Amino acid sequence: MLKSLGRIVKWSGDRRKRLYLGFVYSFFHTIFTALPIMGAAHGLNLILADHRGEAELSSWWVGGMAVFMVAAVAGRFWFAYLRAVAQESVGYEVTAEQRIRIGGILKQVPLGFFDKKNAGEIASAVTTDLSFIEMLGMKMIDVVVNGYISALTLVICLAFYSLPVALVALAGILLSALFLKLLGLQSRKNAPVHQQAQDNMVSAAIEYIRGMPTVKAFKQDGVSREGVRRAFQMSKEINIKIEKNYVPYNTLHQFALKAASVGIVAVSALLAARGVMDLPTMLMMSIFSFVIFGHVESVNNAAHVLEVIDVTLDKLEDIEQAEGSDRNSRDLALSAYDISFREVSFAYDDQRDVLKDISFVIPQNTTTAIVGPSGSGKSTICRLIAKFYPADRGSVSVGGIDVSEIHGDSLLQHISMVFQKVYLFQDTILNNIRFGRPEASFEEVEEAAKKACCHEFIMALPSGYETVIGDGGSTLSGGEKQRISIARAMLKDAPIVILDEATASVDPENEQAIQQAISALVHGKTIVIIAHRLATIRNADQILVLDEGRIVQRGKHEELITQEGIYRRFMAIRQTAEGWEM
Ligand SMILES: Nc1ncnc2c1ncn2[C@@H]1O[C@H](COP(=O)(O)OP(=O)(O)OP(=O)(O)O)[C@@H](O)[C@H]1O
Repeated sequence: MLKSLGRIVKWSGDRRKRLYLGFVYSFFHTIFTALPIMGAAHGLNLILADHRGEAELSSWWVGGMAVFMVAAVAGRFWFAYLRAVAQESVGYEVTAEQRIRIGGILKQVPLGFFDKKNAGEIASAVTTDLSFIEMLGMKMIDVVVNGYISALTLVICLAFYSLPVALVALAGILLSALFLKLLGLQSRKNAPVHQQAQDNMVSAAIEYIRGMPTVKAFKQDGVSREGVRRAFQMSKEINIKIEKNYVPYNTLHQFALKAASVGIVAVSALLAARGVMDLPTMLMMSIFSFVIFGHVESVNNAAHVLEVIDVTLDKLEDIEQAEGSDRNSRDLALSAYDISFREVSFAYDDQRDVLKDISFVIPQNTTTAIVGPSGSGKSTICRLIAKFYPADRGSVSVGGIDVSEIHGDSLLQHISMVFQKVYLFQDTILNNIRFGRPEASFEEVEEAAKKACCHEFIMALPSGYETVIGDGGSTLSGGEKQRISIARAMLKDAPIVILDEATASVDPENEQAIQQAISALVHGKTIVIIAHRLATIRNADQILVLDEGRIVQRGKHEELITQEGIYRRFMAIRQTAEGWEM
């Protein structure tokens, strides 16, 4: 528990001074809680003495006592207020910064990071997990640290009146702390399981929502709902099991404190019966027995929460320590745009190389078509050019500079990418195209849209360029989305264009429009194109034929078509598909 508290304090960074200040306020808050009780006991003592005729109480004394009581109560609230101001907002402030920091880190990490972690894990880290620390981190500091400061301060106050009573109180606190330790050990085992169940639930929910169109198309909602239902059921069962595990330790913790309360009253009564303690002090001790453990009683919940916070902090640290792909890179302005792969090998995981010892050069302002069977590594080559993943061996360079030396943002300024699977943001069409160059004027956006053959269909939409596209761009057809993404790339006007030529989901009319848009986009650029269309392949300056991660043929169409091999077979299939004659 102490370790977890230490981590929360460390997590607070520069704001930890406010936490320490809060501890001081908490100490004074307790003193001011104890003062009215001690004042009342003192007053009662004097009143009794007055009754016995041993002393005489003046009205000045009564007035002074009243002022003292009011001041003590006011002081208590004042220090409670100061503590809350110092400590409580720290969690919100730190999490706000951390969310932004993690956003920046996620932008820097190679895409492989997202392959290794599932979406639910990352989503819950930046949403529910951080919210958990945001809401409960400071509460735990208050409950545990301030709780113990309060209890120990009151024990010291008791010690001024009676050492045996103070020792009983201390024994209660120590015994309850021992049971809390056992509860903490139990929580340490349970917290990762609880966290995993939470991640699984988020992943299952994301998967369910993402897969909804496919589920509906195949009428399989029963099957997909089953996954979510199982994750929810599992989470419920784990939570119930965890709660049951805690019951014995919770009970023992509460028992130790209640027994100590009874012990304080009993020892005080015994001392009073023997004449060692006066009656007002005994009454004061009885009142203390109610308030002394008030704060530490709720620490049992904290033991579990702190273990979950510990696991959550591990997860966040894991993300924060993810190695960015731009570690040794600089902002570099490229002056040439040729691309070269030198003996490049790459694997997504440790299992198998997806690219094997690949070398090629794409001269500036030429078009290179990459062809090959599905899974041969075409998209992977494009991802390595854009530095989405680092090469495992060999080097990838652009303009003669190894991409590992170029900062990702710098490199991508020079590259436009048009993917087969287009992602459009849930925003206006204008902003979706402007994503290519945020500072572009409306006229420039319109011009790019015209060149990309999307102006007409955009104007036919109810709000034109201001039309908000649904989640993931779902209100547009596949071809329209593709053309918007081409307009985006066109607006960016980068010297290198990486293009995944989509044909499958597009009707002939749309395809013609897309081809027209692509021709406008690629004019005078260095083009890498994952090619499917015969016309594109035939017109390419260079064709790379890929098979199982190796370049098996390379050259121009006229040379390759005369050679026996994959290319010829591939072309024959494409010709049949497009209805061409040899
Ligand atoms: N993120 C990933 N994690 C693990 N393996 C991957 C990942 N992406 C691709 N692969 C694997 O790498 C190999 C090459 O994939 P790649 O997408 O480069 O092929 P491709 O030639 O572009 O295929 P297609 O024409 O079907 O798009 C495939 O076996 C694929 O399963």
